[in-house]
Order: sequence, then C-alpha cells, then structure tokens
Amino acid sequence: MTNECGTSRIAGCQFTLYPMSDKFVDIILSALDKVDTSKVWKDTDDVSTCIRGKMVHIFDVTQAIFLHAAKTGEHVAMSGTFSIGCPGDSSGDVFMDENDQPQNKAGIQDIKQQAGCKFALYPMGHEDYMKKIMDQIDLSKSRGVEVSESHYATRLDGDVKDIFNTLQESFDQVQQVVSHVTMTFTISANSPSNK
Ligand SMILES: Cc1ncc(C[n+]2csc(CCO)c2C)c(N)n1
Repeated sequence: MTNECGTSRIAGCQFTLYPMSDKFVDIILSALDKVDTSKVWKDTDDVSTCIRGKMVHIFDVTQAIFLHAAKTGEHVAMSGTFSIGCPGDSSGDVFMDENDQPQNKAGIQDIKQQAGCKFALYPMGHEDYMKKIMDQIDLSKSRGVEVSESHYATRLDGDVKDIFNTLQESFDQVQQVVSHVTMTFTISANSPSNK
C-alpha cells in the first residue's frame, strides 16, 4: 500500500565533498562548476551543497560532482543524505517541470573510476521498514557491484556509475511504496588504505 503524505515528489540531496588534498578549494569549486546543474535548485555554503528537483537529476548531478572531483586522482570522499517526500519540501517545485533527460551523461561518459561506498536506507514511518531495507540489499547483489554487510549500512564496491545506479534504484524502489524516504551515503575514491 502506498503511504502518500506529501503534495509533490520533489527529491533532494545535501552533500559534502572532502578532497584529501592541498588543492581542496579548487577541487570542490571546479567540480561544482563543471557539472550542469540547470535542472536542479542548488545552494552551496561553507558546509555543504543542497540540490532539489526531480530524482533523476538529483542522482545525475551528485554522481557527476563526485566523478569530476575523483578524476583529479586525489583521494576524495563525499557524504550526503538523499530525501524524497519530505512533507515540508515544496518551494522548489518550479524545477519539477524539467524533462527527464539527465544533463551530465555525456560529460561523465569517459570517466572510469572505482570506489567504495556505504549506504543506509531509512523508510520513514513504516513498521515493516526492515523488510523494505532487506529487499533492496538483496536487489543490490544483481546490479554489478560487490555487496557486503557493515554495521548500520551496506557496503558497495565497484565502478562509480554502477554504485550510483544501485543507490538510485534502491531509493527509487522504496519511494514507490513509502512516501518519505531518506538515504545516507559515504563514497570514497583513490584511498591509499586497504579495505
Ligand atoms: C559539495 C560541497 N559543497 C560545499 C562544501 C563546503 N566547502 C568547503 S571548502 C569550499 C570551497 C571554498 O569555499 C566549500 C564550498 C563542500 N566541501 N562540498
């Protein structure tokens, strides 16, 4: 059964890039600058960047910003929270009229990048939330990434595009049956550490 409580399906992501490099200012600002964010509402401050709009563009922009930062070869991490159906979210609805064509597919098509990611799904207000989460962990295993258990999160290892596809599909599947869903993630590339 669907649990509709918001008036729109506006999605969003609040994220922070952490380049482990002396050049962190340039890496953050050029990643934000190189990515086409014309189909999302965006606000950057000294802590993080928030984007809001259609789910397809939220994942497209988040992935592209991480890839542009990671392709510098520096050790870069990104942490953030995706959200959809937040009952208080509505003022950016103007961006909901955009079409579903992702703006950054061409810009990232030649970037090949391995990464490790930990994510956690939070279906809000559902008593059977563990079942909804376990279904997505099971589905992750057929999406071309290595899936492993971690306390309070699930770990995904593989190509960044496969990782973001897995994140998006998991989030999308749950939001089809749960009105308000949040999902936290941390992704790291070019780390000098062993797993
Ligand atoms: C995605 C993202 N957005 C904002 C910040 C915050 N921040 C920290 S240093 C810096 C550049 C100099 O002002 C900015 C914007 C971040 N780290 N990652």
